[in-house]
Parts: sequence; structure tokens; C-alpha cells
Amino acid sequence: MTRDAVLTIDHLDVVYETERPVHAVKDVSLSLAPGEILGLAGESGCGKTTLAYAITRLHKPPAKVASGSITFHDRDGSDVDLLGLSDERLRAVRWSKLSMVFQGAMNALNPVTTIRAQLDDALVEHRKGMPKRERRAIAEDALRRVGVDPARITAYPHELSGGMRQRVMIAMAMLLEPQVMIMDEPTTALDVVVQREILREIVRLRDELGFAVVFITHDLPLLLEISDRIAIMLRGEVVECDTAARIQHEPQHPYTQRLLRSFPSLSGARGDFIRTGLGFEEVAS
Ligand SMILES: Nc1ncnc2c1ncn2[C@@H]1O[C@H](COP(=O)(O)OP(=O)(O)OP(=O)(O)O)[C@@H](O)[C@H]1O
Repeated sequence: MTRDAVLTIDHLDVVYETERPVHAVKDVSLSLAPGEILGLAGESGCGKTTLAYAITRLHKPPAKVASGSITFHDRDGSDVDLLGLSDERLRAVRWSKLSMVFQGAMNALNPVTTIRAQLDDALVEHRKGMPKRERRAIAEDALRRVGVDPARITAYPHELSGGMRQRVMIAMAMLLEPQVMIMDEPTTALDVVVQREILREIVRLRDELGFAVVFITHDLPLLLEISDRIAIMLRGEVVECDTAARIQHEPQHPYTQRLLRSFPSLSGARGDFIRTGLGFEEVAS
């Protein structure tokens, strides 16, 4: 157990129990510090999403956690064995302690209820007894944080653009101020400018609210910009885990070196776009 961690993954194995079993996550051990952004990189099929689903206990048969543990170290000092939680306890932990935004999450909003109702449902369930006026204020604040005009709270999802819906999902994930957020390609469906804007917001909010993030994307240059540390996965295993700077400038594993070479843009000047808000040209000049 690591006290300075908010999440510890210990020797995790996840297998798809299909006719020919697929050992998708192999002996993965990782820890996440409070407030840290940990990037997960690796080519398609290396097990990133399987790992993200296991952490959030969203994996379903044929996926099975064959061995290992995932422990959430709550700010209040208690340790929560995520894999051993009853469904009821899991519901209590999800969104309030640990939340997630997955690929295509903007389609996860309920199409027949307003944004207000969806945010309010989460507050009613997890903040029992909170007066309505306070719930409204928190929901509007959550939207404001991600750059959505709170006046849009009465809208139905179809009345918002894809980028706005995605922001609403991120607002939803942050609504209860969780200590950990798992984000798997949270902005992939959006155009690059909107992606960068949302990511800059996530980094800013992490600075403000102090949540930790496990961030998954195919976009390694982007990951290098926003992550504190990066874990490189290859065929289900974490082959290297280090600070973003060391992964970029002193990669140790041949696969990491190969992965970096597959992004020619990495040899150019970049890296401050998300953190500083400067454009590449400004950074380079
Ligand atoms: N439902 C399933 N049944 C059997 N095998 C599966 C299933 N889902 C995923 N896999 C296999 O598990 C391995 C890991 O897949 P996973 O989706 O976790 O990788 P990934 O790194 O997230 O890929 P991508 O970047 O394309 O999303 C792959 O070999 C994949 O084919």
C-alpha cells in the first residue's frame, strides 16, 4: 500500500474468456498520486481500454479480472478495494470518488431529459438532503467551469453541439468533485481546436480542484503535453513508466523509442500549448 497514492493497481491481470482467451492486461502495477495526470499510451489493442474499464469496474463478461487488486486510497484515510465492492457500495463510489469519461461519452447523455435533470439526478443521489437551490448552484457552476453557458442547462442534449455535449459529460464527471477521473479518448470525436480547448480546461481544473487523472489517447504528442507521468503499454504489459519529460527525451524501452519515432512532430518545438495557452508559433519564437 502506498500512502502518497490515491489509486494503486497491483499485479492486475484481465482476461477475455473467449474461445481463445485473450490476456489483455498482464501483471500491471501502477500508482496514481493525488492530483497527478498519468497518461497511458500504446498502440491499438494493447489493453488501455480494458485497463480503464477494470479500474472503473465497468468490465463485463467475457472480460474477467483474473488476479490482482485495485485500491482507492480515500482522502479520509480509508482504503477501498474497488474489485471487492458490492454493487451498492460501487454506486456510492462511482462519480463521487472516482468518475469516468469514455470515448463517445457525449452520446451517453440521456436524450429525453434536460441537462439540468441529469446533473440534478446525480446530486440527489449522492448529496442526500441537499436543498434544491444549492443543487442548482452546483450544477450551474459545474457547467461554467467547462465553458458551457449555465443558461443552457435547460437544453436537451440534441440542442447542443458535440463539443458542448462532451463538455457537459466532463462537467458531470467533475460534479461531485471526485479524487480520480478516468478519461479514455474523451475528446476524440471532436475537431482539434475544440479538443485542445477542452484539454486545456481539464489541466486547469486539475490545478484548481486537485483531482488525479488517468488519461488515455492515441495522440502521444498530446499526452506528452498534459501528463505528469506516462505509462507505455505493449501487448497488455506496462513496459515503461516515467515522467513525461523522460519518456520524451530519454526513453528506455525500444518500443517507447519506436512509438516516439512514429510521431515526427515530436522532434519540433512544442509542449507548452496546453499548459501555457500559447500557440506553437509563439512558443517556438
Ligand atoms: N470483448 C472482447 N472479447 C475478446 N477480446 C477482446 C474484447 N475486447 C477487447 N479484446 C481484446 O483485448 C485486447 C485489448 O483491447 P483494448 O480495447 O483494451 O485495447 P486498447 O489499447 O484500448 O485499443 P484501442 O486503442 O484500439 O482502443 C485486444 O487484443 C482486443 O482484441
